[in-house]
Amino acid sequence: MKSVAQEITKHSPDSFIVVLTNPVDAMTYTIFKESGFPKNRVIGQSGVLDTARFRTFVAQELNLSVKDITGFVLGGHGDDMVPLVRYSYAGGIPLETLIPKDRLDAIVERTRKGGGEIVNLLGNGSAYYAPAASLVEMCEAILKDQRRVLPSIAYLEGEYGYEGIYLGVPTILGAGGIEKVIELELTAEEKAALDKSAEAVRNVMAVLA
Ligand SMILES: O=C(O)C[C@H](O)C(=O)O
Repeated sequence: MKSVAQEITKHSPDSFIVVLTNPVDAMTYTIFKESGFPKNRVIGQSGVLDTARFRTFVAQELNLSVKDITGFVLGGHGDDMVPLVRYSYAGGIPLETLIPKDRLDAIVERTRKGGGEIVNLLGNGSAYYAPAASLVEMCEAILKDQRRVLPSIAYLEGEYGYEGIYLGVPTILGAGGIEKVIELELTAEEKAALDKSAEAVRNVMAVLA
């Protein structure tokens, strides 16, 4: 990753980098450090993919079009990621009023393990179609200045109470890359889950350092 960052800096100093390599949160941090690029131009992809999986499982549960399901998955790309059920809707109707808690808990758990489920089904290798489609969605938002509200792995400097870490959070993606990190109000339980996820990311960052 170090040499990749160095080559990008040398040949495309004005580019945006969207990282899609596991462990993706820590890898995005590595690219940020090695490239010397500003934080708005170094972005990681995981939340769009994890949210797409969450939305798919909800759509299957309710037998509705996935187009009408919205949600956010925050935190690191791993088993501790935080699908924010409280901010998730089907056609504007809160999911918590449509799906019993035990079924929602099962969907959250399946989302967290979604990457592993695909890897097991494939037998070897890694998911490729959905991660690539997620990457395209993010790049399109930047290249076409769409100002989309999408979850990105963003560098945090105080947002959500974290400092010096790349973590999945809701962002506005436009011509400036990450133009804003959107801070949602979290319950104590949601914040505790995000803290656990951030801790897991910091542990991986420490291994890569
Ligand atoms: O490659 C993997 O381990 C899975 C990947 O992170 C995914 O979520 O599809």
